[in-house]
Amino acid sequence: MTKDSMDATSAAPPRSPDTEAVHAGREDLAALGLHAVPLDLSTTYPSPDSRAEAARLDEFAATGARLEGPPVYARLDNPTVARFETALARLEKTEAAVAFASGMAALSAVLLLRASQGLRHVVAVRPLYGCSDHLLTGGLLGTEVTWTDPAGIADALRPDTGLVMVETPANPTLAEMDLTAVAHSCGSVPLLVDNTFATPVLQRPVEHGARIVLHSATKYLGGHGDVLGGVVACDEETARGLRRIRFATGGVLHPLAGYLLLRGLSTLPVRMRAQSATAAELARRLADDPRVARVHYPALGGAMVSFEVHGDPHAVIAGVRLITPAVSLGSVDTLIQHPGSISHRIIGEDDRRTGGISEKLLRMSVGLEDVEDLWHDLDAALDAALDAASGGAGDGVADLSSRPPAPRRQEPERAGR
Ligand code: MET
Repeated sequence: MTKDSMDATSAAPPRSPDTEAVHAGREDLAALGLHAVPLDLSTTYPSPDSRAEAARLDEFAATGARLEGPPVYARLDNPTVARFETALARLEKTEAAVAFASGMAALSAVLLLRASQGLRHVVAVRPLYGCSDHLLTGGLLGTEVTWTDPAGIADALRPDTGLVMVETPANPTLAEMDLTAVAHSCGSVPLLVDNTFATPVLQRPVEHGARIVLHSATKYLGGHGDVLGGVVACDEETARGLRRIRFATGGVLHPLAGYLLLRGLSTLPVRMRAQSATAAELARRLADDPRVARVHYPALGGAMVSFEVHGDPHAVIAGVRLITPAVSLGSVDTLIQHPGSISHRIIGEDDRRTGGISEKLLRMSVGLEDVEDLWHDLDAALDAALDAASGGAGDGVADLSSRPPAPRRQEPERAGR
């Protein structure tokens, strides 16, 4: 290789997210003589030089920096999980990422880190995922929350505010907010954005001024409904604090989960594009449908659609045959759930109302099935819901005379709150 061609290589443009999704965190594989990622299930590592290990442990305790060489013990670090962290950080365009056993373990670690720095107050905007709301509202980790709307963030900040937390598009209403404006309102207080629904394919919050990005990795990052995990993408200084919290509290991601999440990332961009296209089409059809009162679909796009029905939402859940009636989201198959009964049950009806979560609302995570097959299933379930509401026989045959008058044609509701 000539010097010129080496220079050209080192000046290579940043890789596209599609390429990073397949290659980030795996750059050393060829040198190792491997193609697939090695899965290291070790809980401990041989360390014949105790003095050197003591020095390495002191270094980790003092700084939280990742150890060079073997991790000593699996609660400190794991090489397979580290590959997933590297890849996710690359996709979110952050310096680092720290993985946890679940999204809730990840959020807990951020709250504990800020509380350990004497910053126990959190400003947050509803709606958030129900358990995030519950963790903040209940003060279970000794934090105190002030709920506000995006316009009220600056006024809600206090000297002991350690974090501003938002989720956009939000779970379950898909409400969106202007992240750049929100980040500006936070001043020097770090803004945490739950980016689970958008994924870095559609939105990279740090490009808008957020400092911390949270994912339930269980959802789109894993993508197949078979792995539970959480991850925080952030600057290296925050990551060091989070690694120390993770070591102390033990909410580590299992290496097999790290392996599956890295594998899931490979197809994240293509899954998101395909699932989003189908979701947008279903949102359009639902918005045109007289059995549906209101449709929520993000201006940002994405594979989540929420809608409110005129009939009984529970009958829609009971009526689907192809779509799986289950909580969670982000899998290759389509799921539907009633937030008032499951994902947001724990926060109670009043707080759901404050967050704009109607008891008629259904939340659907659109998968990779054919759009006509999905529509056929939804169509029958919506008929069943109307039958149930009107006390009909529920034979699944549409009786147009029993339907409420068709509302004005609506566009899927986008953005705003
Ligand atoms: C335990 S309920 C919810 C799981 C998941 N976070 C969801 O929103 O579906």
